Amino acid sequence: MGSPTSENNRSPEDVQAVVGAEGERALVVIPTFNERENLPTIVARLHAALPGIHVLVVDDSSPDGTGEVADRLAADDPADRIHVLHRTAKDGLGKAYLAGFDWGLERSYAVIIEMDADGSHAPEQLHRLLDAVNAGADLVIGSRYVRGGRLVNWPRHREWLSRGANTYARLALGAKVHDITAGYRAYRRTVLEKIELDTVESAGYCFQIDLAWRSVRAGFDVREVPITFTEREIGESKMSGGVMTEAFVMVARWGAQSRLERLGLR
Ligand SMILES: Nc1nc2c(ncn2[C@@H]2O[C@H](COP(=O)(O)OP(=O)(O)O[C@H]3O[C@H](CO)[C@@H](O)[C@H](O)[C@@H]3O)[C@@H](O)[C@H]2O)c(=O)[nH]1
Repeated sequence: MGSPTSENNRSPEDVQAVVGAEGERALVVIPTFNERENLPTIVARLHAALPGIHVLVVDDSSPDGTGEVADRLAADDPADRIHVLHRTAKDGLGKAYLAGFDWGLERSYAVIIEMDADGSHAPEQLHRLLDAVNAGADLVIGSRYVRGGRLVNWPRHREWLSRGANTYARLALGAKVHDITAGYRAYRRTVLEKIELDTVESAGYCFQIDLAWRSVRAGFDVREVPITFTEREIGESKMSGGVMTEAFVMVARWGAQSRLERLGLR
């Protein structure tokens, strides 16, 4: 996948480890909507795995009080590693991430990570993603669908939907990513600076496809590492029909645009 274009070639210094062994210089953005019971556990697991990592919770005024839980976690952390962004209303996963990325880019983080709050993404496997970044990757996707990747307790209909969405995206876009909808990722800040986040329109889970596709097209080194995705035990998925329709329509549009470009018609 993505051998870097000359424009994205890095100098030898840049290829050195960008994240410290305990997660220093990396920020994990965790979007939350009604994750009150899950949040303390995921943050504790993260800091047990990588004590130097910073966390930004992006909460969309969750009715269950997740925002207040996040504020308490931040206030109780003597090392000041936990931060909270409060947004006024539920506005979709993509918009929450965009707000979190802006926050992280304004600060000195070298790598910005996406992770769900519900325990689907194991913090204990985050080092796999960070190792790949330190080895030179620009975007690392924690993948369920490469050799070694696993699904645990995910309902069969979700697995089919996810596999179907990935097949559809691969065919429509021609991108050689096996798990382009995955939500466990690590971006070098240079990727997020370059892929024109101000033009992103996708609001729901198709945001994941959008950003991976932009990264591939920009010539970045996109890699997948295997992860185990475990179905949440507490709370509910926010997947909806609207989220699926958005993904279907937008992927078709990007695929058509890309074909026109290849034919020189755009
Ligand atoms: N702030 C905010 N957070 C949100 C919103 N919608 C969802 N979230 C948060 O985003 C995370 C993922 O949402 P889930 O609803 O738990 O996702 P899922 O159905 O398990 O979907 C998983 O699979 C998708 C398809 O592969 C992935 O695209 C997605 O990232 C995730 O890994 C959770 O932390 C959830 O609270 C929103 O509108 N606003």
